[in-house]
Amino acid sequence: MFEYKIPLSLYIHMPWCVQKCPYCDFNSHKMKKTPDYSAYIDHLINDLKQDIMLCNNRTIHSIFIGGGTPSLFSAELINNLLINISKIIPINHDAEITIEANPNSVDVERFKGYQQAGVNRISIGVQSFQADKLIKLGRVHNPQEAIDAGKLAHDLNLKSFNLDLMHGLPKQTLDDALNDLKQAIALAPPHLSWYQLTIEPNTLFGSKPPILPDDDMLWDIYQQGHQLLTRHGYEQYETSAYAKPNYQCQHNLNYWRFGDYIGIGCGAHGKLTQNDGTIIRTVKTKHPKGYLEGRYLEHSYTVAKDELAFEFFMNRFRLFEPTPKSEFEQRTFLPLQSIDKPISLAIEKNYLVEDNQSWQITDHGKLFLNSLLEIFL
Ligand SMILES: C[S@@+](CC[C@H](N)C(=O)[O-])C[C@H]1O[C@@H](n2cnc3c(N)ncnc32)[C@H](O)[C@@H]1O
Ligand SMILES: C[S@@+](CC[C@H](N)C(=O)[O-])C[C@H]1O[C@@H](n2cnc3c(N)ncnc32)[C@H](O)[C@@H]1O
Ligand code: SF4
Repeated sequence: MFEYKIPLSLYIHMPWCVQKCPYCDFNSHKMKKTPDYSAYIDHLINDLKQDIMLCNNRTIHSIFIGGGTPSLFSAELINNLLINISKIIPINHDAEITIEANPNSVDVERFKGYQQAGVNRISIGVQSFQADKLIKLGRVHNPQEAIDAGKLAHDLNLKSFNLDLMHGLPKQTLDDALNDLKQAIALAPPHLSWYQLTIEPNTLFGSKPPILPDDDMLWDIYQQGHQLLTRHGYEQYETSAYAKPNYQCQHNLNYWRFGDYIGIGCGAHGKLTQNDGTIIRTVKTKHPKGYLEGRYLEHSYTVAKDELAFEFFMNRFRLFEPTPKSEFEQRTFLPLQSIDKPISLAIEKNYLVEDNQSWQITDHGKLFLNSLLEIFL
């Protein structure tokens, strides 16, 4: 039988939030009344059943329950969800299973319940530990709730936990940003996501942009924040992702290494390689209304062969680790010779260096990432 070497992950999207944050461009919807969470779980399972024929008897290597605010779902429902998934497709015994949680929707019992259901990694959306910043960001939690949620995640002794923090916030000084990081480090998360706030067009901040720190300040925050994290043993493995050694998020790594993933739930994306090497991408219905009427798949398409190298490197070069050449052949089904020319050009321009086994993006290549990627188009 054809043996897959490409790991398969599962992404599950939970589309509701208590309130829509003014900077957020994710597919999240403010709840008007309490949604029928249980019906949504049933739909997720039906959605998965429809995707399964694209998965060719494979097993699940990681699960990410993201949102929106997945922690609005009770532990019982998450337990039902994971049990029903495992009846459809086997979940590897050592699979990383993450759930995203907002600090205001967590309590000890709920966290323990998630853990009992099989969740072994919790990602908490802290954003900042300063009250004025949280208000400006439209968050529904306060600093103490963020600290309490971090402590709770720590004390559960999960496989790992993550805190999401943002920097470059309105009126943020260098000290504000570093104090946020110091507070996060004090909670000892094995993984820290540290995002620079971006103003997205289709958001409240997009139509009424707040005044952000100037470029010099943003650079100082990034430089000094990066040094602080590094001094405390966090390694940067992607622009916004830091982890203690061996605690990188397996789910994110699989995306960026051009692995496969099933995407179920509102607006979820999937990428599924077939036996003959074709890559099918799936996009699910974005709005809960249509999704809850049973229309899951919005569209799917096959990635054109001449776009595969570009897509591979676009994901791969987000990571700071070297790219094994064997992975290119294995994940695109293309021979190495097919990219001889663009690779030579990228090396000539000092965007890349190579040895027999791998390619490594240079600092110059990181600065000119778009120009580097264009070579593969
Ligand atoms: C899907 S959201 C997180 C989950 C959860 N709903 C929460 O907000 O706590 C993932 C993370 O992306 C980051 N994020 C969202 N919008 C952003 C933006 N415009 N700029 C930078 N980071 C952003 C936030 O740190 C957020 O926690
Ligand atoms: C940005 S990461 C969140 C990082 C987080 N702070 C952590 O380490 O836990 C969320 C993961 O969910 C995936 N994801 C988010 N939205 C998705 C969607 N609509 N369809 C498929 N995957 C999605 C991302 O690609 C990524 O692997
Ligand atoms: S809680 Fe998270 S997903 Fe929901 S609107 Fe805010 S940032 Fe977006």
